[in-house]
This record gives sequence, structure tokens and C-alpha cells, in this order.
Amino acid sequence: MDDRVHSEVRRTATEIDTMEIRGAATIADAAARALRTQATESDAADAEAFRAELRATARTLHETRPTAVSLPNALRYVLRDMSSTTVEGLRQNVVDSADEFCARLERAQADLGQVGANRLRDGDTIMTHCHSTDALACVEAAVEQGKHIEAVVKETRPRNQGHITAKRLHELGVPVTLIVDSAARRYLNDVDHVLVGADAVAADGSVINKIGTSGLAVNARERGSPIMVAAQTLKLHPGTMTGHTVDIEMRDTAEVVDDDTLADLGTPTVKNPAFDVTPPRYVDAIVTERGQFPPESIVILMRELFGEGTSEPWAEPSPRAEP
Ligand SMILES: O=P(O)(O)OC[C@H]1O[C@H](OP(=O)(O)O)[C@H](O)[C@@H]1O
Repeated sequence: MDDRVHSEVRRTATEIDTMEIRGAATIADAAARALRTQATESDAADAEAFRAELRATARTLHETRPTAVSLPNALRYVLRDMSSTTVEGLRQNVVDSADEFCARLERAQADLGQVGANRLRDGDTIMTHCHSTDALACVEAAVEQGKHIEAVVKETRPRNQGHITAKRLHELGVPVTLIVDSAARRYLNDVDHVLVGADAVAADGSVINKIGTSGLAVNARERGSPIMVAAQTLKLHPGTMTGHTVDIEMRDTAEVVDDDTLADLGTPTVKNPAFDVTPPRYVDAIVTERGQFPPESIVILMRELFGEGTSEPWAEPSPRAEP
């Protein structure tokens, strides 16, 4: 890691990498706070050194996990105004932007929750995959509206984030049935909605989410259960408007099988992709803080929010032409 990066920021980067900090929105929040820390603690001698230091910090944070677009979107938001000519001015800009970002994130999730809750009826049963704070915000708002909701929760191998979902739902007073991932199709007959989050949403309406989402969505479509994706606009991937694809993170195979078992099995090749892509035709609605969208029309919202493209905050600025 770059020497200029503050030790607290390095710790955050490591925790994102090892998934002690995980979940697209939570990662974005942690990254914005880390940039704030770097700005507050910086002893850069001049504005140029400050900008270079913050760009290096953004790069360090960005290199941790490749798929959740909330991370670069957060970095871009916090570093969007680096025009001041003094260190104090720049410091203040970063602090203000980081505070604004974290407040907006919280508000967006609450607003999204209200939209998602309107799709849930009293007495509905949902099926969840992985752990998504955006998805849980919908259930929380529905419960606050006085609706009785029940949940079938997939454990979500290999890291079992379904356990976190089960716990949170229990805290909300939602009765939970925990199942192994391969039992999903069997229980789809009993559910009214599949409710998942997203790590990124592409311009064509594809949803990039925890591995297993696409298979679940195909089965749900076959069974006639609607699939609802809770994804605040922070999950919209601006690069996909100009033809970029979303990088799918491959994680350590030790998450799937330990070394002794692996040796015992004759050391087969093990693959551990963290995410998959669900095509838009298997998604009924993408619920955001700006309302719900059929996946095919999400690009309209993306154009409104991002224009036609964005530059990355860790890239060196292009040299200014001499007059
Ligand atoms: O932003 P929120 O809705 O909390 O989470 C969104 C998504 O982030 C998670 O990824 P991981 O567990 O970090 O790999 C899951 O795939 C989840 O659906």
C-alpha cells in the first residue's frame, strides 16, 4: 500500500478486502469515512500534494474489491470537488462531501425502503438471498406499516451471509425459515416475492448480485414468483453505459473447502466466484430511492444521474494544455 495512506484507512481497506466490512452500501459508507479521515489527518505541504495523496487513498480503497460499484461511486462523490488552491480549502471540501455522502446514503436507503414496502402486502412471504441492507430496509418499512411478513432465508454458501439476514429479520419480528441454497426451488411455491439486493446494476438492467441470484431468479420466474431487486442509485454502474462490463470477483477457494479436505478429494480445481449476472428478463422491478423501475428502463435514470460517463477519482488529471 502507498506510504501516504493513513494507517486507519489501511485498516479499512484490509477489512473491506477480508469482508469484515461487507455489503455494497456498507462498503461505500466505510470508504467515504476513510477518505474523510485521510483528509483530516493529512499533513500535505501544498494543494497538489494533498490532491495526489487523496487520489492514492482512493486507489488503495478501490483495489480492495472489484464488483460493488458503490465503492467507486462513493470515492467519486467525495472527491468530486478538488478545485480549491489551498490545503485547508481542499480538506474542508472532502470533509463536507463525505458527511453529505453518508447522510444521503442513509436517507436513500430509508426512501427506498418505503418504495419496496409498498410492493409487499400484509401476510406476504419473501425469499431472500445473501444479506442486503437495501432489501432489509423494504421489510423494515413494511413491518412499520403494520404488515405481517414472513421470510424464507437461503443460507448463501460459502460465507453464509443468510445467517445475518435471519438474525436481522428475527430482530424485526419477522418469522424466519432458514434453508440450504439447494432447497430454494422447493420453497418457491410458498413465497410471494423473491427479494434481493445488488452490488451493481448495468445499463441494460442486468443485476450483478451474490452468486446464486441468477439461478434463483430463473427458478422464481418458472414458478411465477416476482423478483424484486432493492438497489439504491449508488449501485448503478455508469461505466456500463459506455460498453464496460462489470468485473466479477473471484475469491479465495479456502472459503469453499479447507486444505485437508481438498487434498483428500485429490486436489480438484475449485472456483469461487462471488457474484453472478441476472439478465433483465428475470427481474420484475428494481426498487430505488427514486421509485421503482422495470429493469429495461433503468438506463434513463442512469443518464439523468451520470450524464454520459464519469472519470475515475484516482486517475491522474490530464495535463493542461499550455496557452
Ligand atoms: O448494499 P447492500 O444492500 O447492503 O448489499 C448489497 C449486496 O452486497 C453483498 O455482497 P457482499 O456480501 O459484500 O459480497 C450482497 O451481494 C448484497 O446483495
